Amino acid sequence: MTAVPHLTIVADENIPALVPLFQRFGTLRTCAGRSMTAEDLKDADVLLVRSVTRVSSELLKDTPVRFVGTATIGTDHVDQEWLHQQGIGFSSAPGCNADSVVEYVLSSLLQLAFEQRFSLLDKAVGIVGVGNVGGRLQQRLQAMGIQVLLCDPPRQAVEGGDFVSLDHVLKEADILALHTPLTREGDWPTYHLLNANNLPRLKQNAVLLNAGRGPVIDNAALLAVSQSRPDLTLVLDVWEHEPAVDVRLAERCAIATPHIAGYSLDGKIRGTWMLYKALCEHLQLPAELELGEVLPPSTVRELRVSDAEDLLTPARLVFDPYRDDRAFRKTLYLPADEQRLAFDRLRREYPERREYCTLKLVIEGDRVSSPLWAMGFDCAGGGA
Ligand SMILES: NC(=O)C1=CN([C@@H]2O[C@H](COP(=O)(O)OP(=O)(O)OC[C@H]3O[C@@H](n4cnc5c(N)ncnc54)[C@H](O)[C@@H]3O)[C@@H](O)[C@H]2O)C=CC1
Ligand SMILES: O=C(O)C(=O)[C@H](O)COP(=O)(O)O
Repeated sequence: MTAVPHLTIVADENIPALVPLFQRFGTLRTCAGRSMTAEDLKDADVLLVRSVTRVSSELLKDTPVRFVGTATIGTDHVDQEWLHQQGIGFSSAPGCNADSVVEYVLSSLLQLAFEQRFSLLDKAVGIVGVGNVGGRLQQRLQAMGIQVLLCDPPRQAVEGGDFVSLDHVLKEADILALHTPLTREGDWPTYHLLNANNLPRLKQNAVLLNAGRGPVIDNAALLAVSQSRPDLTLVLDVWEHEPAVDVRLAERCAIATPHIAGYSLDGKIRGTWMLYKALCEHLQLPAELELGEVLPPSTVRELRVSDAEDLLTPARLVFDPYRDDRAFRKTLYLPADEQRLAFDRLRREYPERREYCTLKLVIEGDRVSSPLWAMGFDCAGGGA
C-alpha cells in the first residue's frame, strides 16, 4: 500500500466537508478566502480555494504550494497558465454544482411564470453557453416540452449542429439565460458579451437571467437600458463588481441574489469531493471515500402530490429564490463596506439547500408525472 504523505493543506474556510476528506493527508488549516495572502501559505503544500481567491504568481511565487484545487466550476480566478509553467498541479470541479444552477433557473422561471401569468410552454428560452449548466438546462426544458435556442460558438465551431448566433437569440428568445465562463481572450471572449450595443435588441417583454459571471454583462449598460425598457424582467445572481453591488440595478431586478445559484449542499460537497479525488490522483493514491459517505441525508425527504402539473410547489419546497432575494435586499442599503461584508456573510452562512433529486415525490392518483420527472425530482406513483 502507498503511504499517505504528511502534507500541509490550507483551505478556504467556506469549503464544506474538509475534515472528512482532507484531514487524512496531514495538517489542515483554514482561512478566509477573500483575504488570503502568501503569508497564509508559507508552509503549504496544497491550496484549496473557492472563487473569491485570486490564484496567481503574486499569491504563490514565494510559497511551497505544489497543488491547487478550486471547489468551483468557474476558473476565471486562477492563472492556470502560470501554474502550468511552474509545474504546480491544478484541478477545478467541473459540473459539481451544475444541477443546482439549473434548479435556480427553473425555480426562478416558475415563480415568474406564476406571477406574470404566462406559461413556459409558450416561451422560447435562449441558452447562451451550452456546457455543463446550459446543457443540463436544455435537457430539462426540452423534456418539459419547452422550446430552446442554443448559442455556443465554441461548440458550434467543433460540432456544427443546431446552434444559433447571439443576435438570433437576442431577437427571438423570450427568456435569455447566460451560462458562459468569464473569458477576456480567445476567439469568443465573454467579457461584456451583453453590452450597450446589443442589450437594446432584447425582445419585448424578455426575461434576462445571469447565473454565470457578473462581467459577462456590462452592468452599467444594463442599468441604463433597463431604465428605458420597463418591459424587461431581470434575474441576476452575479454582479460585475461583487461583492460590491449596484443598488439601482439590484432594485431593478425581479429576483436578485448574492451569487448563490450553485449553493446547494450537494453541489458544494460534490466540489470538495472532486478535489479530494484529484489530489489522490496527483499523489497516486487510491481514492477511498465515495461522495455518499460525506453527503448528509436530506431533511425534507418525501412530498405527496395529487396534481402532477403543479411544478412550483415542490420546486419552492426545495429552493425558493425569494428567500435569498429578501435576505439580499436587506443588505443593499448598508454603507458600501458593510454591504460588501454582508454579501460574503450571506454566502458564508447560507442555509442548507438540497438538489431537487433529494426530494421524493409520491404522486397520488393516475396523473401523468412527466413534467416532474423532467424537472429532476425523484418521482414515484401516478403511473410514473
Ligand atoms: N452563479 C453560480 O453560482 C455559478 C456560476 N457558474 C458559472 O457558470 C459558468 C458555466 O458553467 P458550466 O456550464 O459548468 O461550464 P462549461 O465549461 O461546462 O460550459 C461553458 C460553455 O460556454 C461556452 N462558451 C464559451 N464562450 C462562449 C461565448 N462567447 N458564447 C457562448 N458560449 C460560450 C463553452 O463553449 C461551453 O460550452 C462557469 O464558468 C461559472 O463561471 C458555475 C457554477 C455556479
Ligand atoms: O462553481 C462556481 O463556478 C461558482 O460560481 C460557485 O458557486 C461560486 O461559489 P464560491 O466559490 O464563490 O463560494
